[in-house]
Amino acid sequence: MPETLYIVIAVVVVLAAIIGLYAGSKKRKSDRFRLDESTTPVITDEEARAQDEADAAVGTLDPDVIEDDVSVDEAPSVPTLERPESVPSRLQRLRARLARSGSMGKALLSILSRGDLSEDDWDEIEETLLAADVGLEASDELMENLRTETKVRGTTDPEVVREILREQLLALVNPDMDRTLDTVPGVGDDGAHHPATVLVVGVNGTGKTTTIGKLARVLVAEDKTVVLGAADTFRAAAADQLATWGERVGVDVVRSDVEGADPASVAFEAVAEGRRQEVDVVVVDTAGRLQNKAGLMDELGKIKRVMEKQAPVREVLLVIDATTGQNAMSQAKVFSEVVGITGIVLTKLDGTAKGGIVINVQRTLGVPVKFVGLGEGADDLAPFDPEGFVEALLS
Ligand SMILES: Nc1nc2c(ncn2[C@@H]2O[C@H](COP(=O)(O)OP(=O)(O)OP(=O)(O)O)[C@@H](O)[C@H]2O)c(=O)[nH]1
Repeated sequence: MPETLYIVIAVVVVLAAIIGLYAGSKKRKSDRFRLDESTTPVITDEEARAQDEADAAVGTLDPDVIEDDVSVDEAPSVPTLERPESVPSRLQRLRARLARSGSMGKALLSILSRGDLSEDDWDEIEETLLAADVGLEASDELMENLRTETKVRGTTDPEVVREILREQLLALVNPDMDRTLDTVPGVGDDGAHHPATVLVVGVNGTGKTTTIGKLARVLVAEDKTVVLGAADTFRAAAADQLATWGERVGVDVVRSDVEGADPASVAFEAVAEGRRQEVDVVVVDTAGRLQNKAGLMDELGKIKRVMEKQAPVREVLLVIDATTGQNAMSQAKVFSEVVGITGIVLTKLDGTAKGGIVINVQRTLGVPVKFVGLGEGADDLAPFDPEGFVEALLS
């Protein structure tokens, strides 16, 4: 009888020790990374064990980079989720704002309608194009084509002139470029779920974090599931900002609680979380301070390499502030040299008459503008549509 009692006591002690160790390891994990969850997770023991196994497998990929695991914080109470505006409706609504950025189109129309243009008129056309940031090369090409077309058709009929200008501007904006954002998840060679991953880069202040919040809303409006990664660990508030965006639409945000934490680790954990949750898309924010090209290359290169250990990076979006003109163009060149850009997001197009930068940046980088930011409102981001843009310029 006493032996049985000893055995029972021994089993209880061993069980208590195991539970204590498990709880301790969970706490250590949460010291470093945090998953801001927007909904209350219900995880069974079996799922938790499977997750731990998956974590362990992922952790073996690169022990030098992965310093710890993601853990799930106590979930906040379920907020009232917002339903983001549908994509077609936002395009309709933002058209008027797009038109404001297009005073160039109207100015060109009025000069071209004078008919029988003098060299002074052509100089005026050139000045208008350059002032709208179309860029020298594209301006020359447009003027050449306009000269030929207006001569061939030999008319000052406003409708015909408008049509000529519409055709020529559209050709420059290039409607044939593929502007879709790759958001279709896949399956890796090992049979694991691979979310479509999107890395967002750009100089601070261009609107990266805001754009990622808005982009999450575009994706949610299209019924995609999303995880965000707050790898801008340079500015502490950026992670809070992203968490607020995520909470509003039910999107989880992976972040670090350690100030100045390794951004690559956060990016890695975000994709790992996207794999675990089997979401469609993971979008990762970065700091992108332009201290120098080598530093930027190191940081972004490392983030991208580390993300790719989990799933291929499908899109690298460069965020550019449309109001910053030539400065924006030189930033764009540096970023495209250090990391392969697949698309451009032009922000603050509502606050500028320099809509011509769309043409300039696409030609310089050979990469399409995929989204435009047209205001500070939560749904003021729209997929870029060349026809709609040119119509807005001329309306
Ligand atoms: N008018 C207007 N403002 C915008 C747009 N996009 C972003 N902004 C504003 O630009 C400011 C900077 O945006 P952030 O998202 O904090 O910029 P960031 O690039 O993430 O900056 P860092 O985190 O410092 O790297 C904010 O006040 C945004 O509201 C836009 O399309 N139109």
